[in-house]
Amino acid sequence: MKQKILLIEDDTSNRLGIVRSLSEVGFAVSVASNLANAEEDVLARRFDAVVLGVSRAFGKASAFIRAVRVYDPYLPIVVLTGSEEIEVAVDAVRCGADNVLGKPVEFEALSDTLRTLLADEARKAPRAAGRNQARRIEERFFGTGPAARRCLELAAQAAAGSAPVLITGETGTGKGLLAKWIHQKSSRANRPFVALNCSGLPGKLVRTELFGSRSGAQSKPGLLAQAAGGTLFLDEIGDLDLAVQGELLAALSARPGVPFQLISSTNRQLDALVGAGYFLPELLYFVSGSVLRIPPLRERLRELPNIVRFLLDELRGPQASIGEEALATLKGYHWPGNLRELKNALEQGLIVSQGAPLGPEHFNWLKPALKARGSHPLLTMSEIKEQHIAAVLKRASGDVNAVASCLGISRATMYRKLKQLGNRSW
Ligand SMILES: Nc1ncnc2c1ncn2[C@@H]1O[C@H](COP(=O)(O)OP(=O)(O)OP(=O)(O)O)[C@@H](O)[C@H]1O
Repeated sequence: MKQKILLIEDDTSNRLGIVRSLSEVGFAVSVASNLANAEEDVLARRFDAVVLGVSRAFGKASAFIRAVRVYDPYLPIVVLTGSEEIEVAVDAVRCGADNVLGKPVEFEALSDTLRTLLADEARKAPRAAGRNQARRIEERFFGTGPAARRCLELAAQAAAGSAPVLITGETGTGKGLLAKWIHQKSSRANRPFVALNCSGLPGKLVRTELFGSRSGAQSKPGLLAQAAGGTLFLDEIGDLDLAVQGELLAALSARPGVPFQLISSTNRQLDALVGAGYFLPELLYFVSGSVLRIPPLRERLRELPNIVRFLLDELRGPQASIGEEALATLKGYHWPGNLRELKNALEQGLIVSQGAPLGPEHFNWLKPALKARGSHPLLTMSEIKEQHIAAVLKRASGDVNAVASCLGISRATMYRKLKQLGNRSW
């Protein structure tokens, strides 16, 4: 199979020359019209190497190389520079470029450089493994869109340090997977990753899980002790019983440094819970060393095709394919269950299609939801809450006290909600 090269070059004559010469020596060359498009393609791992033409203004190109390196440390990147200034070449290498060649480019030198980089075993093996393991770990979470990439950058920074991390996002967006990713990227990777789902368990049990028990001869170390040197992941921390929150806070602040990285996740608005008195403000402050928000799938529809291809690859390997029409169908849906729901939908589609490429007909069962969306838009929980508060406000002619007591929330929370809703006339 031909090796795939992505060329990003503004200068038309250079571009044509490079495409022709590389194609003649057996490479499959694609041209990207701009860096933003190129980034999405590169992050989706569609190419074996990148050739990037840069001018004096190296800023955007350096951001591009840095972003790619977070995902794919071993992708061969060759920079072509027209600048005489040595700083451009030094900067390019510092950002992570493998080679820098001068313009006008000598085609033979370029193809030799690419061949050498592509044959380099030290990068070939991790890239091949990357398609399986590292890829599963690294790429899966974030897709290729700007918000998702920002989230990954912050996650990489969090992994490099030890400050507490709070991951927010709707159900099924991949918060748990991101927490594992941070652990695996960190220097704590070979130490324990200890997770506790705080929802569903009664306070007493959560307490025993966290702090252990010492009843008679049977003593069991708690998760705080088990996580030493590694990561403690508290899933759905917003559901933690108030009394246990206090004990956790006391345990965490008892010593100068916490001996593990604390990662918490929530699909709830913790500041609203604080306002309503259900969450300790000091604990919120403690757990939010850095806050990573994973956007819901409906905010990432542009990158949905990349996510779908990735999930299909994960589910069935590269032979699973999907047509444009089916992708359009999937883009039309609201995905309240996010990636979890999308993955389930694809799994179901694959069963129905029995090996044929996925078409819109394999997602027929999504249609009622799509139709429903046409007549009555499917709303998010916060949109429903917003509409409900607005309706009650209207009925109570704007009497905030009456509305707060009707909704069963405090006046402070009510005022904060009003602020969030903005200055609308009710
Ligand atoms: N980026 C991803 N790549 C592949 N699969 C994903 C991704 N994100 C989520 N999933 C799928 O969705 C499932 C849910 O992910 P995860 O449990 O991490 O989400 P969550 O946000 O923690 O959900 P919840 O809030 O319901 O606990 C995973 O088991 C996986 O199947």
